[in-house]
Amino acid sequence: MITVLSGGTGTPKLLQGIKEVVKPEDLTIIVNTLENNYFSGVYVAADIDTVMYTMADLINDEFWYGQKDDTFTTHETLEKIGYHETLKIGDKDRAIKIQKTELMKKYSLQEAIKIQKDALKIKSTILPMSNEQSNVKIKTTDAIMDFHEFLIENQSKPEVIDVMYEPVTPASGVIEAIENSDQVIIGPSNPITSINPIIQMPGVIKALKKVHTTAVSPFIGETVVSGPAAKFMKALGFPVNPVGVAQIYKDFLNHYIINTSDDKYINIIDENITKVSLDNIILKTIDDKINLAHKILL
Ligand SMILES: C[C@H](OP(=O)(O)OP(=O)(O)OC[C@H]1O[C@@H](n2cnc3c(=O)[nH]c(N)nc32)[C@H](O)[C@@H]1O)C(=O)O
Ligand SMILES: O=c1nc2n(C[C@H](O)[C@H](O)[C@H](O)CO)c3cc(O)ccc3cc-2c(=O)[nH]1
Ligand SMILES: [Mg+2]
Repeated sequence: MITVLSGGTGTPKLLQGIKEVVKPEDLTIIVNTLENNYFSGVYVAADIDTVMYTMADLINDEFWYGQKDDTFTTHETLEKIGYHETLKIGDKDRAIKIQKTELMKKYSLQEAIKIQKDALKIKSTILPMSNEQSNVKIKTTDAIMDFHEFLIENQSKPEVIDVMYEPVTPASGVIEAIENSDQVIIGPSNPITSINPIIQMPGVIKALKKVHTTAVSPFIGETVVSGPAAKFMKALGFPVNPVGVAQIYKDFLNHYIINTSDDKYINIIDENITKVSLDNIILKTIDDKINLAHKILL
């Protein structure tokens, strides 16, 4: 069993390679839920839906959210009648979200996800990190705002002082999935708001220490390929580069993969991490993704 820890965007790119190398039924993906909330009357589990669509080959891989070839008739109509949607939700995507909203009136988040991923004929296991509601709050110089307000309305521009969220407990099966894995892969998602909240849940580090773990850096040098991770790392006092990411994972990480161009960091990465390797971690083509998957998998 291979277990992958995922947020949005970065890890799903790697998942497109991993799913070509690992039998789908031998794959478990544990997904961040701290962006989950109701938007326009539907429950949006953004990172979950991105992973589901990626595993079902439905993902819009220009934006890494929503379904490819979707239409936006409802979104445009809402705008016309004076209802502005923060999250631009496509019509096919909205159908999945409406169904999830209804399912969650009867089932837990993880049960609702299982019903939906089975219907999408996804053989891999997809687990939310937790069934409990909690959201990342971004403290900027003059406000405390939701993640989406920071990311979309403010285009990640404000200076970040702190990143906070109410701790949550693991969904059932999360700890066992990690403990029973031959390998746990930490994808190149945002270390602060996507991966660390999974790791910090009770029992997760203890479980990670029992298995072989591999992580891929989301940084190339001092910049991230996308998103506000660098600002968050700086706000929390971590070095804003691959070395800072290693500091977050150092209690359990066995193998760390950084970009070929980042060889200068090799000797300053925490010595607890037994193996640091250089590779192409810029995941543009499916070959990039499959090649990296082969390098990661034992
Ligand atoms: C908005 C989102 O950013 P954020 O929510 O901060 O982070 P995610 O966990 O959703 O993932 C973005 C994360 O992934 C890294 N990334 C993206 N593409 C690549 C890649 O080709 N290689 C690689 N090593 N890392 C990648 C990126 O640096 C971010 O930190 C968002 O960015 O959409
Ligand atoms: O930055 C955006 N992110 C959008 N997201 C993605 C999400 O809010 C985050 O940007 C990603 O999860 C990255 O963390 C959506 C996710 C969905 O599941 C459905 C619709 C959207 C729409 C947007 C959007 O309009 N802009
Ligand atoms: Mg994200």
